[in-house]
Order: sequence, then structure tokens, then C-alpha cells
Amino acid sequence: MRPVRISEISYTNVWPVYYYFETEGLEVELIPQVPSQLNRGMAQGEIDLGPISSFAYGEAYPNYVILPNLSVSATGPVGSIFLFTKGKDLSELDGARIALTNTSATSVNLLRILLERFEQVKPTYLTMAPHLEKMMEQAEAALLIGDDAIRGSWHHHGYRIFDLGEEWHKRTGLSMTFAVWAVRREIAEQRLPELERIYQRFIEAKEKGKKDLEPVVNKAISQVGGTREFWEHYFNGLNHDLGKDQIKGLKTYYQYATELGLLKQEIEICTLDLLASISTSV
Ligand SMILES: C=C(O[C@@H]1C=C(C(=O)O)C=C[C@H]1O)C(=O)O
Repeated sequence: MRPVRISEISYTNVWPVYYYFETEGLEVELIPQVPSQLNRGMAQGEIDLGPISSFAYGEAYPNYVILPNLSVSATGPVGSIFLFTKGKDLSELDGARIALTNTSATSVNLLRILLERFEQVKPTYLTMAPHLEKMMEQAEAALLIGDDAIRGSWHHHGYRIFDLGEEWHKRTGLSMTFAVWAVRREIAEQRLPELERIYQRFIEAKEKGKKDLEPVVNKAISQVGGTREFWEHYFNGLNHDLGKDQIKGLKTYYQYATELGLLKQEIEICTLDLLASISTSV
């Protein structure tokens, strides 16, 4: 049988889980990608499992199941999902052109929820590669995610920066889940014992990442730049669990996305019960 194809998001936000992910003895292939490539790969059946955009889970519903207790979430500022504006507040973006990174699915739709539902403004959008200066030549505001957003925030360009995790939390009081570990439903049905072993390794990796973050911080400093304080603060602001609070925030996000017509149907959060069969939780 071919290896299980697992995506590895190339952004630092998943390193606290992937750094200690041990593939020894597993029949897996790790494929580095940005979220939008992973979402496409999963939809086309080229990738079996990975931390997909939570929005992509909703789009593909009910084709995937979620591995419990893994996510990329934040309650409040996330530190790497930023809207850059030339000084305007979110409420002043009616009719504005906004450039969206072509690497994201969750955050572009989160932005639409914040602007269209909460601020009642209706901008126009264009999708571009994540280059802040090029985006700002063509638009009044730009959305970046992941390390592109982090690097963008380090430059002294004078733009106003809105953290979408923080803006979501201010308006809803809820946590926001940007990615969930999803697996194609047929893989879950056909290769459950292997999935259990893979899942166990992910959970072990996440626990190690919580206990010993220092090597992860060192890797980020050497590969991306920035200070130890920056990365400690960034990683500590992220949450990689999928507990009650995260699920409550995610359900609300799906509900708003469906109400705005961004998703076609009501979404249930189906998690894989790794000791029995597929179940719908919470
Ligand atoms: C926290 C982040 O979350 C990411 C945001 C995603 C999206 O917007 O679709 C997808 C996966 C997450 O890993 C980030 O990129 O900074």
C-alpha cells in the first residue's frame, strides 16, 4: 500500500507540533505546502491528511473528518494574520480594494465576516501572491498570513496593522481556529489502525512541543529571524488543542460563513473517534 501522504504547512505556526513529529516506523510521506496548496491537494485526493484551513473543512464537508485535539487556534491576538491598511480603520473600508493573499482560506473569509457582518462595509477583493508592497500598489489594504504576515509586520512601512484573531475576539469573545488536522474520509475508513499510530505521534509531538519549546524557537530565529522574546511570545499565544472553547469559536465562524453565503450549508464538526469509528462530537 502507498504511504499516507501528510502535508506539512511551511509556516512557523505549526512547528510546535511538527518539530517533534517522529515518522520513524510509519508508512508516511511528508509534503511541505502553504495552506491553499494543502486545501487543493486534499480536495483532489493528492494529500490524505494535514492541518487544513478550517474553512476548507467546511467547503469540503462532509468529505473529511477531524483528528481530535489538534488545531491552530488563538483566543485574542494570533500574531500572524494581519490586515495592513494605509491608515484606515476596518469600518472605513466600504468600497475599498483589498488585496488578499493567495495562500489562505480561513483568514480571507474571516476578514469578510469581520467587515461585512460586523462593520457592514462592502469592499472589493483581489487575490495576489503575498508581497506586501506589490499588494499595496494595487489596493488600499492587504491581508497576509503566516510568516509573510510576520515579516510584513517587522518592516517600518507605516501601515496600520489589524490582527484578525484579536478583531474576532473583540467582537465575539470567542477563540478562533484557523486550521484543523483533517483526513479524507475514505482514508479514515480504510486505514484506521495506521491513522491511530500517526495520530498518536502527532499528540506526542504536540506534548513535547509544549514542554520544550526552545529548539522550536531556535529554529525560527535561524530560519526566519527575529528575537527569542518575539518567538516565545508568538508561540505562547497560539493554541494547538481543539477543546470546548475552540469548537465553540469554530462553530460560530461556520455559522457566520454560512449566513453570509461563503459556505453552502450548515457545518457539523465531525471528529474521528480513534478508539471506535467515525463520530460527530460536541
Ligand atoms: C495562524 C495561522 O493560521 C493558518 C491560517 C490558515 C488560513 O488562513 O487559511 C490556514 C492554516 C493555518 O495554519 C497563520 O497562517 O498565521
